[in-house]
Amino acid sequence: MYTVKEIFPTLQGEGAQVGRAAVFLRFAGCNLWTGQHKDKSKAFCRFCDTDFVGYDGPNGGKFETADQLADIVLGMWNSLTKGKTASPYVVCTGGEPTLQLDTPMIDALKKRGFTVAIESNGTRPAPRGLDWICISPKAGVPLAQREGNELKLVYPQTGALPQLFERLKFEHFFLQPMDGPQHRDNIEAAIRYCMANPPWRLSMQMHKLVGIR
Ligand SMILES: C[S@@+](CC[C@H](N)C(=O)[O-])C[C@H]1O[C@@H](n2cnc3c(N)ncnc32)[C@H](O)[C@@H]1O
Ligand SMILES: Nc1nc2[nH]cc(C(=O)O)c2c(=O)[nH]1
Ligand code: SF4
Ligand SMILES: [Mg+2]
Repeated sequence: MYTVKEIFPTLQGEGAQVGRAAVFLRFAGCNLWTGQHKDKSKAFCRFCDTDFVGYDGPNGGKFETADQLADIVLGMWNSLTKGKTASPYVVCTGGEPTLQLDTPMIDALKKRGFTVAIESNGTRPAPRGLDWICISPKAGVPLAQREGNELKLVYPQTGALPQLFERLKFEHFFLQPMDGPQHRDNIEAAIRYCMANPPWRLSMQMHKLVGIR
């Protein structure tokens, strides 16, 4: 059984795949925050920009089997691309997708032609079979998944300096300015850091800038 908050078509707004058409599969629940406002100031992760509670979003629900869920994702891709032969792309996110995403689910998506990406906080090992692994470490929380395609650090975070991560086995290193009351200051600090430390690149959340999901 998979509990899914929402499924929606959009463009990847972050990281090295920015601008790419994708179906977003947002799993419910996270291991670093309950998702309840009252708990946010005591959570392990306190800056989350996402509602991942329940299964009441667009196309959300409880899905008994991987095939059922993969069929919904494929249907959404086909209505997005009007059946044109474009390589289907799905981004599994949440909440924390590693709490639910397993190899049978990845296989069901790949059987339907999908390239399968994940957005994870890295506290749990990524399941086998993924095509693109994006890890976004959180300060003070041990990192279990220490390799992948991109490391995308929300910046700044006290206790999570970029230097802590830049030796890990990733192809790309991004700083993503923390959205919230200090957004402008955080953008400027991230720009300064990237200009002085070229392995790091700036990841703006493009979808927010252009007003898409
Ligand atoms: C909502 S999370 C879901 C995936 C996973 N739980 C994680 O944290 O990577 C998706 C991405 O948004 C980032 N993010 C969350 N809140 C943010 C904020 N206020 N500003 C910038 N990025 C944020 C996360 O770090 C992560 O890279
Ligand atoms: N367009 C768009 N791109 C994204 N990249 C990562 C996202 C996420 O919430 O995981 C996200 C999202 O919510 N929307
Ligand atoms: S780990 Fe990800 S989903 Fe969980 S609270 Fe933090 S940003 Fe949100
Ligand atoms: Mg998001």
